[in-house]
Amino acid sequence: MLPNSLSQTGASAADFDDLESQVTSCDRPDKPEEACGVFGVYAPGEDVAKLAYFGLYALQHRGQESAGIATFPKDHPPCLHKEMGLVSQVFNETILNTLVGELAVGHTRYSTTGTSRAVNAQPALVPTRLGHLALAHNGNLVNTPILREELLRNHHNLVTSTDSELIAFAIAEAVDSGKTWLEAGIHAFNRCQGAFSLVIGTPDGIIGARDPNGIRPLVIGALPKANSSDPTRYALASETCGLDIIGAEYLRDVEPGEMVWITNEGMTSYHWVPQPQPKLCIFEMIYFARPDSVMQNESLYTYRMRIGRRLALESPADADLVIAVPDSGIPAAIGFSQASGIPYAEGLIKNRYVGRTFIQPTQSMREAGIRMKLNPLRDVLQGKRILLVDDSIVRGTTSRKIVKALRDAGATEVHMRISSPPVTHPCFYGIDTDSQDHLIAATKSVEEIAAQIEVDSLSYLSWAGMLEETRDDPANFCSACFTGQYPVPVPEPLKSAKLLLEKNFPSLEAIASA
Ligand SMILES: O=P(O)(O)OC[C@H]1O[C@H](OP(=O)(O)OP(=O)(O)O)[C@H](O)[C@@H]1O
Ligand SMILES: NC(=O)CC[C@H](N)C(=O)O
Repeated sequence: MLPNSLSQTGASAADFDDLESQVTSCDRPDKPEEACGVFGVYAPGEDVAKLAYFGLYALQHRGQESAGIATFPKDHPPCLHKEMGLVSQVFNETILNTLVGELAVGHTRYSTTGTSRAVNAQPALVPTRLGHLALAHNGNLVNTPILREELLRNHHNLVTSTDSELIAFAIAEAVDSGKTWLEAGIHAFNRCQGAFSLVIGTPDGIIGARDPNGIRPLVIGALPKANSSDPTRYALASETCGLDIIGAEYLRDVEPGEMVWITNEGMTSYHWVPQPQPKLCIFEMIYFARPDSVMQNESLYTYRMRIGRRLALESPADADLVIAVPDSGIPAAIGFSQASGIPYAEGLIKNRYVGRTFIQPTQSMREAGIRMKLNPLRDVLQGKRILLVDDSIVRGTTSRKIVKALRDAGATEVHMRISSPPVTHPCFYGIDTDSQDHLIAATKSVEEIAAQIEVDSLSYLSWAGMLEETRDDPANFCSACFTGQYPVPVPEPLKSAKLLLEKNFPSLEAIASA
């Protein structure tokens, strides 16, 4: 039996052999699409564990499998607690009180490389000649097997099957060869290919870093000051909602290819990549990130409303009510309603307490399917032509059940509008999308999907429309899930494990002009 929790002081998560999975784990067909959440805070004199707890609480939507916090007390070994479960399940007041220190690093995990087990929970704690480092990673490396082999050859005691631990050991190896934390960080990052937004705790300060493409987000905030003469204290978070919750002011993003070093002296910045090429994951904006988070200088609520308005102009329909698939479809549905003049109403009520639980539903509950999570409002829907808005269709399982539930509740017509283009390709950079053959739009035309999910009509937002509404250069985004154009080449065997179809997908130019 493997333990469900790891609490330790000054020791790495050894003893548990879990090296069975070296490529992306895709172990549950019903696994939702998420990405990990990372958080860091440097604030001597403050209760840093509690700040990290609240930061992670706000980032819970990014990963619901495990959570962990490491703290670094001055002149003492670090403290670490990590466990399977939600942030509120993993920590309580008693545990948080044991996590003392001047800085904290936290993580909420959604596994992409390495199975979903306590030993793979983060932060990864690794010893070095300069003391331990604790690393929290959002993203996914595409050169995991090579890096693992190199580190094993150098006799490192790898104890997990994650890619994240490899980054931690690569830094430790460089530190132990005589480099400083910053030199070691740069040396290690250059060995990594793929997506990494990192928060790394050390006895001397916190490192925040993003890969050369900045595929996953990472933001910097300043904690409120009691007196204006107090030094600025900094926090790092995957999204600005992780700053808001602790009252920190959003300053800016960590830039692609940038590393920040936060110590008692303040914050310094290093650009470790000569020519970074921004490629923020567009799906962060469409779906993953919380609508109250700010990306590209506006809240994602505003962006999603705007793409909803665009969708209404591109694909109008005759209907009596616009309703959303909650939660992530709501802003686009409101935008659709505003542009179309069709009234917006709530037609599906979401039970927000249905998360990833360890209690498996009974067979009859599983058959009831979507109603565990979404319940239709019969008196709103009865006799109405419904315009249903969602942000995405991935496998199509959710949509089909929702459409049936709406019809059972009395809807006379269901027209579905999706505020993103068809998802045709899997992600290799931190979202454990199913293999390509399970992506409904990879094998079926829009008409065939409409028939399968049993809607009266179905339209997706155009690729060009989506990118235009970001109001930035389209080249600055990774939209591989819609186009198959991967900004960081995906080597074998990762590629052939998930990219299973040889179908001729339209070229980027054809998609752009569609
Ligand atoms: O096509 P499928 O594979 O079934 O998945 C697509 C659905 O999953 C997501 O919602 P999620 O259940 O994560 O809820 P949320 O909108 O509240 O995040 C997304 O918003 C779609 O509704
Ligand atoms: N979704 C993520 O960012 C996952 C981080 C890392 N690849 C892991 O599996 O733990």
